[in-house]
Amino acid sequence: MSVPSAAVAVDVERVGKTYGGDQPVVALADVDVRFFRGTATAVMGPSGSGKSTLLHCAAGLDRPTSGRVRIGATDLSSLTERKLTELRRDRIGFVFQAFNLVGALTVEQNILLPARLSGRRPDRAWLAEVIDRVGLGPRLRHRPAELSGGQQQRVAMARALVTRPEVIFCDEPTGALDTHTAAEVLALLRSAVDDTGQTVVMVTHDPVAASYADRVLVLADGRLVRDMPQPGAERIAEQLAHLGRRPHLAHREG
Ligand SMILES: Nc1ncnc2c1ncn2[C@@H]1O[C@H](COP(=O)(O)OP(=O)(O)OP(=O)(O)O)[C@@H](O)[C@H]1O
Repeated sequence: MSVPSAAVAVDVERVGKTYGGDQPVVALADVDVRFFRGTATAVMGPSGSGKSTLLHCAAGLDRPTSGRVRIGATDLSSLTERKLTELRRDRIGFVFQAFNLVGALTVEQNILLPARLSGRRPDRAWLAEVIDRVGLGPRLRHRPAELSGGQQQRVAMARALVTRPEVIFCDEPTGALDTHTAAEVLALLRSAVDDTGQTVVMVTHDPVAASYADRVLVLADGRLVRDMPQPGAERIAEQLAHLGRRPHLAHREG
């Protein structure tokens, strides 16, 4: 099916990643996938199936061994390390399981860090909206250690949103949170997609978290084995359980 290129936020084209050493490990084998603008995609699969490797290659945190990744019209393989760092800072947002906030900075300083590093003046109206949306107004002068896990993840969300990145990559964003707090963070991600047209790519082990996405991809042994539009948590869990029992056959639903 041909898709207008403007609709594609991230194009992962036949990407392979082999980690070297005495016993090379093929972490990704010819993965072909396009992440569309204004949608949320969950990436799932058993431990060691290549989820984080795919996320890292797609986000320009790691370089593929073969194939090509494009963010918008930019081919990442053509960029020097410096340009790649700038691209990550200016065009991509990250939310990790461990929050990755700077302990010595206040909530507000953490949120503004990417804008500060890129030397851009933050859009104050947008900043106020983001802070309001994540509900951290009364905590702006606190340090991360004074916040709960859910609040820290909301700071990370605000930091990812404030530069209006083309894509927000999340690696187990709810992995360290209880069910209720996880639901709040997932609702925020969902509203970033629905209300501001952000593109979200989220690695998760949790079928409930994945059910917030518009589409669920499943990896096994470094290959894409399922591509499911809005499958719902039960169906996701069922498909994951299935993978343990059957040979992995590429399977696309539509
Ligand atoms: N730096 C590395 N050097 C060697 N092998 C690696 C390296 N990073 C990952 N691997 C291997 O690549 C494969 C895919 O790893 P990856 O972390 O992408 O899997 P994952 O699906 O994210 O796993 P998990 O759910 O456990 O986090 C695994 O076999 C892993 O051991």
